Amino acid sequence: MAGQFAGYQNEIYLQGYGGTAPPFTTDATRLEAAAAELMGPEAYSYVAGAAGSGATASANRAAFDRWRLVPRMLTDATERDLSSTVLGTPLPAPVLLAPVGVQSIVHADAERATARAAAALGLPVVLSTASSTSIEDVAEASGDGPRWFQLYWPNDPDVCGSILSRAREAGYTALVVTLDTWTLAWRPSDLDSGYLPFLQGEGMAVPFSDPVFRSRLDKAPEDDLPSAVLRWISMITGTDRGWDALAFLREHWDGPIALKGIQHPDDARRAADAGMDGVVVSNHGGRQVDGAVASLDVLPEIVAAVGDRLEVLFDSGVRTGADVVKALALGARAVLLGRPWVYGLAHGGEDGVRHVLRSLLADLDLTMGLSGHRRITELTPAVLRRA
Ligand SMILES: Cc1cc2nc3c(=O)[nH]c(=O)nc-3n(C[C@H](O)[C@H](O)[C@H](O)COP(=O)(O)O)c2cc1C
Ligand SMILES: O=C(O)C(=O)c1ccccc1
Repeated sequence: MAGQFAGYQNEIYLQGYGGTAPPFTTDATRLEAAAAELMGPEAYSYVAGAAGSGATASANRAAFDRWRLVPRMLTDATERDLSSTVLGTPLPAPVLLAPVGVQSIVHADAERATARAAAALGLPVVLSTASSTSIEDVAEASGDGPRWFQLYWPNDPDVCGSILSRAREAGYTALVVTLDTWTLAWRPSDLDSGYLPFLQGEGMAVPFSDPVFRSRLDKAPEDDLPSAVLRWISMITGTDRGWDALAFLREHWDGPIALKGIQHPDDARRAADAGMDGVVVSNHGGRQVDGAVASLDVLPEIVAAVGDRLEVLFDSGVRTGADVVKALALGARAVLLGRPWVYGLAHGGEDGVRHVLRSLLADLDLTMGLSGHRRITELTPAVLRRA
């Protein structure tokens, strides 16, 4: 296990001896800056964009800075094992690729490239309902790799049931139900670029390939795109369902279910009461409620409320190995990574995503070892101090 992920550091150094620099920067901040140069303004503002003033997106980062690791010496951390099981999926490290819609905006290979890169490392993708590639095509690209499915919950039960059964059939093992995006927030950068990819029919591969959704249309999407798009948007927007509606998902999904977008301990308790297997503590990377609390700041109280009843996953603002260690030490079972690998996709398709994931895993592996930890289970609040 020694150097399982840290080996990427040696690989890069050795290439350096040979006079070759790494294919792309290994630093998340520089990666974003380079992506801004590389991607068109619409694509960049879609990925980097946040709600309102961006206060919550910044707060997500600032929250990590308020915690520091306290390294321990002579602990024999040469051999490390970062493996763990998350919602029934055995993983080499507790890191997943967060659901990200409409990846065709970023790179022509889109979700297929992402699925191949993730599978090569054994990390799960969480396929978005707003994917630009169908459920089945991503499954094929993912091969033997672990895969989960993210649901934007259609209010038509038969359409919902059809999408869920296709996902199960195609080998997606866990369901992530996103609750915080029942309508898109006020996102000035997207509005200013005037780019609404969904209205142009991108990100519609899941509904448009669904026979039950198609049966709801007067004309096929190929013949009347605007009506098909509006029909779909009307199905997945709105929030007139209550907690009791989760029973439908429980009945129609034969596997673990996690609710994504949880920020309050009472909502986490309700998720547990409704028989859910997990929650993803997330504010959607600051893309929904501007002024909302930093996701990391609510993690400890949610772990305290329900950590013994369901698995608490975390996202929003994770950029480095130390960030992963901090979230795990505060009780997260795993973290989901959003924007960084999307910038990798922009840089180099499958290779770019793989590079970003290998960099993060190597950084995580080295940070664990150098702070004296061999296993994920050793990470508890005791390894941190308030800055
Ligand atoms: C470009 C983009 C598209 C996203 N699309 C989805 C989506 O389709 N479904 C979803 O549940 N979350 C979506 N998210 C939110 C991510 O799953 C995740 O919560 C967020 O990116 C985590 O924050 P981070 O980017 O700071 O790591 C998207 C995020 C980005 C940046
Ligand atoms: O942009 C997002 O954050 C998001 O969740 C989304 C929703 C619908 C289509 C594409 C992305």
